Amino acid sequence: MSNAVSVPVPLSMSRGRQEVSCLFKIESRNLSLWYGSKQALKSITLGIPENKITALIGPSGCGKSTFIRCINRMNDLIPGVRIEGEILYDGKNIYDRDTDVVALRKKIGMVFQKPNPFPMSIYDNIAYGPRIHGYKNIDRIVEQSLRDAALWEEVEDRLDQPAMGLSGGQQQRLCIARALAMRPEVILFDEPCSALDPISTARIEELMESLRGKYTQIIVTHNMQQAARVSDYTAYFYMGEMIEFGETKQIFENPRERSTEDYITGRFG
Ligand SMILES: Nc1ncnc2c1ncn2[C@@H]1O[C@H](COP(=O)(O)OP(=O)(O)OP(=O)(O)O)[C@@H](O)[C@H]1O
Repeated sequence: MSNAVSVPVPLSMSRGRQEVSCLFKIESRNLSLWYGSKQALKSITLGIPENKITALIGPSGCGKSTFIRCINRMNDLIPGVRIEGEILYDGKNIYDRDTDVVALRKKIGMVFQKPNPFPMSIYDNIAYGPRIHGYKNIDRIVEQSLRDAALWEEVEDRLDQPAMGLSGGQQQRLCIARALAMRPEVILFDEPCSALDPISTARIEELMESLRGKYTQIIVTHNMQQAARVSDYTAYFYMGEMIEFGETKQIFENPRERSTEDYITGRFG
């Protein structure tokens, strides 16, 4: 059960303030991040609704990937990074000293721009994480994860074959299956379709749709049609700031901020 703060909560303290009735799985509060002297995130306050799909959009370099990498504390691995503010996960600040980062990352799966299967068999790609964490019934986990990622029927008779032999779209679904095998609560997608053709892209979008309601999904995308198609909520970032957040329909049909409108109508970015 989530301890996330209940309704109604102001989603953006600075601009685009609005009341939305939902639970937040994750909330950033005045989150700022610097790479050395360069500030990449400026006091981001944003609630990510539980078990919904939230899209992060905005021009290149506006901080979308940096923001999602704060959620699983991946930015900790980069020398010279400084972070201020908080990210609450189920109501607890993940930047508190007592946070168990390994346990946090187990709850948060991540899928990257370029599919990155391990150089091992299809089966072992999925089994790897569950084995390390001592999960039982590995065969069942492998089958269920591949089914949930809509890949089972394409690979069930070649589980012992190298994952690298799959097509790009299949590899990306394998990476999603690998994330699902860890039984996460949240899945971060960092431009998951940018290396894929339209048919593979459609399959990933269908897959996200099938996972809606079971996982909290966050997708960074440059493709505004994709954000409009798949997401329930959209946040628009510009130059390190979160300019506007709302239901996707509202953001695309009736943005409150001029800058959002300029971006979604293609006037810049
Ligand atoms: N490891 C890093 N070291 C230094 N600066 C970085 C690093 N990663 C990102 N930046 C800078 O931080 C800013 C935000 O980058 P980020 O990748 O988060 O933006 P983005 O919105 O995801 O961009 P894109 O859509 O092009 O992927 C950019 O100015 C970028 O150059």
